[in-house]
Amino acid sequence: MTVEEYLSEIIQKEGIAHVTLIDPASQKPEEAVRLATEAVAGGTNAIMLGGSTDAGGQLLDLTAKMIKENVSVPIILFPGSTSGFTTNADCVLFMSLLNSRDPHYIVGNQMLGALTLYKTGMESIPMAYLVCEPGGTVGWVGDAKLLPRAKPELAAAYALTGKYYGMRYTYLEAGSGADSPLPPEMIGTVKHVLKDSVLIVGGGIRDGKAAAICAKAGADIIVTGTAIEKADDVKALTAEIVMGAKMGKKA
Ligand SMILES: CC(C)=CCC/C(C)=C/CC/C(C)=C/CC/C(C)=C/COP(=O)(O)OP(=O)(O)O
Ligand SMILES: O=P(O)(O)OC[C@@H](O)CO
Ligand SMILES: [Mg+2]
Repeated sequence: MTVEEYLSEIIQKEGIAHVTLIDPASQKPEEAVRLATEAVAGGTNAIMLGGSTDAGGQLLDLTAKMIKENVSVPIILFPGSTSGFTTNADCVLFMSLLNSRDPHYIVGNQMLGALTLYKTGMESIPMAYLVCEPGGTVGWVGDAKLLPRAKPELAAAYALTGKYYGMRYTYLEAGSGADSPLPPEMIGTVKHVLKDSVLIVGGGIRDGKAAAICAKAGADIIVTGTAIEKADDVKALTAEIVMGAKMGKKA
């Protein structure tokens, strides 16, 4: 089964999937393994690996390898450039930051990595990456023309652009560590036009309540990074967020 099929099955059965984002640059591989193991025990469905800036050296390779040896859920790469590639993963989000002002983030980095990806034969999922206010580090690094929170129709227009290009996933991003998650109106407007295409929502989701609001508004996959990296009890917080997301879908 591909990772895409695996996630689709969870979305179909449970209403929503949860993915934990770990930045390989932020901690030692052993600590990343601890976070991943506890998040999986709390019910997360996959581990996403990436960051806006390079991990440097062998950190990404080693972190991915060690997580793979210790957890059973898929490892999905979330690359900020071609240096976000490693063969020790199951799948890569082949993403284009559609609302960037810099062609490197729309198509340039992708071109540089395409032949490498081809040679590995790794699964890839074409994804529209839409960075909204406030955008955080990725908004700055990716030179995004930040999508205004108060103008959901602009985000919907970009999401449709991605869908018409053939992208099967859309990632609505508020930026890592955002003060608050994206507004439900924005998530709802985007999901309305995407229909069956998969909508990922991330940035600033810190508890079960926030996850429930995003889920109810239309998210198919919820991503949490910062809150889990900082949690005293990673398993308990993950379980709360996963439960909140599922309850939000049922509400
Ligand atoms: C090579 C391919 C397929 C794509 C790379 C080119 C693109 C489109 C990059 C998008 C822009 C970018 C810099 C994305 C980084 C995404 C990311 C992993 C963000 C979140 O990482 P965190 O560690 O949560 O937060 P920081 O931004 O603080 O690192
Ligand atoms: O770190 P947080 O705020 O959970 O954001 C996760 C993800 O959307 C960042 O790319
Ligand atoms: Mg980071």
